Parts: sequence; C-alpha cells; structure tokens
Amino acid sequence: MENGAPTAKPVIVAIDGPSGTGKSSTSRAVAAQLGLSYLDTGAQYRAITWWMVTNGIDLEDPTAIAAVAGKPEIISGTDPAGPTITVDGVDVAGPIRTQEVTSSVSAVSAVPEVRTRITELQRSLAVAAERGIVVEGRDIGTTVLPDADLKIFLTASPEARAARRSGELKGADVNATREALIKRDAADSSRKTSPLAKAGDAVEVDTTELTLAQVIECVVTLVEEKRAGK
Ligand SMILES: Nc1ncnc2c1ncn2[C@@H]1O[C@H](COP(=O)(O)OP(=O)(O)O)[C@@H](O)[C@H]1O
Ligand SMILES: Nc1ccn([C@H]2C[C@H](O)[C@@H](COP(=O)(O)OP(=O)(O)O)O2)c(=O)n1
Repeated sequence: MENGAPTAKPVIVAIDGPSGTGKSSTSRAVAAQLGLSYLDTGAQYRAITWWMVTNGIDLEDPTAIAAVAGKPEIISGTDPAGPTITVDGVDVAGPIRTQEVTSSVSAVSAVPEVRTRITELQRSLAVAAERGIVVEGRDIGTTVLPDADLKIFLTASPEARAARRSGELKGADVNATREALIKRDAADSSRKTSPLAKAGDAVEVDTTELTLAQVIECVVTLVEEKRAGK
C-alpha cells in the first residue's frame, strides 16, 4: 500500500457528484488508504443549516440567513479514520443527518454569503493538509479547488442512488427517497452561486454497476497515476 513519503508533494483530490453516488464512502476510504486527510463539505453545509434551524432563523429569507452566516464557528476534523464536526463546540455529527436538516440544506447552501464563508474554511483546511486531502462535495472541482491535482465526478442512476440511501435510512420508502433526492439535486444544480456541476477536466465515473470496492480501487489508481506523473 502506498502511504506517500512525508516529503512527497501534497496531493489534492476533488470528488463531486449528486447525492448517493458514493462520494463520502469513496473519499474516506481513498484518503485512509493513501494517508491523506478527508473533508466532507456536505457536512459543513449541514452544520451551518443545523445552526440556522436551532436558532430559529427564517429559512425562506435569504437576507436573514446571509446576515448571520458568519456567526457559527464550524470545525471539521479531517482524519479519515474518524472525521468530526462541531458547531460552537457542540458535536453535531448526529443532528446534521436529521430529515429536518436534509430538507433545509439546499436553501441555506444557496445563499452566497454562506458559500463564501464555507468555501474559505474548505480552502484553509486543504492548504493545511500536509500530505494532501480528498475533498468531496458539489463544487470542489469547479469553484473551491479549481487547481486540484485530480478531479472526479461520480454519477449513478436515480434508482441506484435511492436504493443506497433508503438502505441507510431504515424503513424509508424507496420511491419517496428517490423523489427527495431528485428534488435536492435539481435545487443544488440550478442555484446561481456555484451549482453542482462537473468540471471540464474531471474524470466521470458512473458507479451504478460498480461495487464500492471497485470505485475505491478506480480512484486510488487514478491518484497513483497522477502522483507518478502519468
Ligand atoms: N458503488 C456502490 N455500490 C453500492 N453501494 C454503495 C456504492 N457506493 C456507496 N454505496 C453506499 O451508498 C450509500 C451512500 O453513499 P455515500 O458515500 O454516503 O454517497 P454520497 O456521499 O455521494 O451521498 C452508503 O450506504 C454507501 O455505503
Ligand atoms: N460542496 C457542497 C457540498 C454540499 N452542498 C450542499 C448541497 C447538498 O444537498 C447538501 C448536503 O450535502 P451532502 O453531501 O451531505 O449530501 P448527501 O450525502 O448527498 O445527502 O449540502 C453544497 O452546496 N456544496
């Protein structure tokens, strides 16, 4: 297994794509295998959304969201063996996965002031990662880290994505999950500021018919080829 010599140039990997394509599981495993840091940017948008919900901010009012976007202190731990996320010192890893946060996150993350704030955090974490980092989200290759060494865009059919997600949410109806995913993708892809999009120089990987292990192997190989200068 290649762990990267301490003196090796840090490698920056951007992994984008819609919900349920395997971004988090793939990125975390690739980072662990290659000795890199790992950042789940969706968790950061969920964390700021959790703070807005908890503090009673009107989520239908982008001006109200923008006015307080700088208030919460969001800290992401980037060890792939145990990623963490806190807001004002509170561990929110569980609360950010509730249905309430999931259904509100697209509205909050569409507000430009929120994106500016979170993008700054992401860039500072990427610069600080000594060996390099795998950063996953929606706009990493296009906006956050346009000079990334490797950009991957994961896709999968809505059916496969819904089946994966409803497998996680025990008892969730697969059709309702599919509709909710499609709605969130549409909102994330159509917002004005930094929408979900494939960068022109990203490698697209359709994961519909691949196992998670196959996707991980594919991305590890692509990173190693980049490092070898191929
Ligand atoms: N290629 C795959 N085949 C089957 N299941 C997968 C695959 N990739 C990911 N999964 C599973 O699908 C679910 C969603 O994956 P996740 O990595 O959270 O996606 P994303 O971050 O893109 O929303 C997880 O339960 C994960 O284990
Ligand atoms: N780079 C990013 C990452 C996520 N977001 C927003 C849009 C997404 O619907 C939410 C939640 O992202 P997350 O990756 O946690 O979503 P799923 O794992 O697919 O459910 O955050 C974003 O706008 N930009």
